[in-house]
Amino acid sequence: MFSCRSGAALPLRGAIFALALAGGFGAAPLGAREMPESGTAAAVKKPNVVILATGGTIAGAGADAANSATYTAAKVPVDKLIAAVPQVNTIANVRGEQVFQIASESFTDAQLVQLGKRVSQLLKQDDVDGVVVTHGTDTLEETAFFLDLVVKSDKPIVVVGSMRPGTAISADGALNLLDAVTVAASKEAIGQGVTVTMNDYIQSGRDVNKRTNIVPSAFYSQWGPLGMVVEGKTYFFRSLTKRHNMSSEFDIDQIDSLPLVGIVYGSGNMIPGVYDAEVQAGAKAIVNAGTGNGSVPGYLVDKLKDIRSKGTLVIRSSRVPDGFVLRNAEQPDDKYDWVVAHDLNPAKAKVLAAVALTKTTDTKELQRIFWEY
Ligand SMILES: NC(=O)CC[C@H](N)C(=O)O
Repeated sequence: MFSCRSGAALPLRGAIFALALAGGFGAAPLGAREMPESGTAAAVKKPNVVILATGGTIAGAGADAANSATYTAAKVPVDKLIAAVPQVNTIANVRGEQVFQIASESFTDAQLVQLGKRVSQLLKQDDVDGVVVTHGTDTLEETAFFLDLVVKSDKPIVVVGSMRPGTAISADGALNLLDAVTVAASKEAIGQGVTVTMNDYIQSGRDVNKRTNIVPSAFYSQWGPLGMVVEGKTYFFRSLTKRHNMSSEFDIDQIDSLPLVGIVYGSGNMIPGVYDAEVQAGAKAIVNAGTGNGSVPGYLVDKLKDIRSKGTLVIRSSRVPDGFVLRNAEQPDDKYDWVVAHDLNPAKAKVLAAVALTKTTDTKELQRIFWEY
């Protein structure tokens, strides 16, 4: 019943693109911010925003307007996405670049690094005031956190996706994209870290995660959204206190690849050999997505101690969506030289571990990094 295929898997006729634009993005009346009417140069100067498109459902197309879940992701090119939301032009001077055209589950570390470098390069330019990344929603939370950690800029970076393709009734991509450009063009977003605009909310890219797979209200942060976009205006109510962007010790300009980090999902009756397979495949760290408080079953403790003693890092996270894992709760992390992921979910812990491992393998340092970011 639920099938969303990548662009490569199912080519669609050109007519579908037209449907995507006519029936999806272009159709809804959108509240764009009114520009000042004064003729002074200062009053009409709009910020310059670059949209980097990577694919996902926001660039998806289905065969019928009733298809909200069965459609093909990553089909509509960036220029058509922009043309379908002309309201963005009242907010900013907008141009697009097609970086990838893929479903986000197909992102690898190579794509993360390439995207990070492009965002960094653009934001160093005086003629770029903000960047929007259009992205599939499956791994949007990883990319947003990665950019938050490694791009050394205070300028707004907004990652945006949609839950319905532009061809669907009540498609959400147009408003999400308009909101993304609004945030990327806003002074209020400067220094706030990477943000995600979905379903009217401005979420922190560090905190946000996808909680349901089928409705527009899919994105959630356990610490709450940072704000909202309403009718083309940004309203921030909170700030991210964790280190990010300019206060980060990581810099994409110094990163060309990421070390391999694996995740093992906790459950009853686990298979110990899975950890060996990850190590043999080259994992430098394993995020243990444990049950409850990041628990490790008694029959696996020796396995994880053994892995650690041979050099692979063990990071305790939890499969429970909210809350956080404390050191030495459930397991003696000090004694075993394990690290805890604090409030980061396993996917985000994997991103931070990979970035941190580009600088250090010292577990005290890694734990500091997990407290601070
Ligand atoms: N809503 C979506 O964007 C999901 C489509 C696809 N799985 C992706 O992540 O790109």
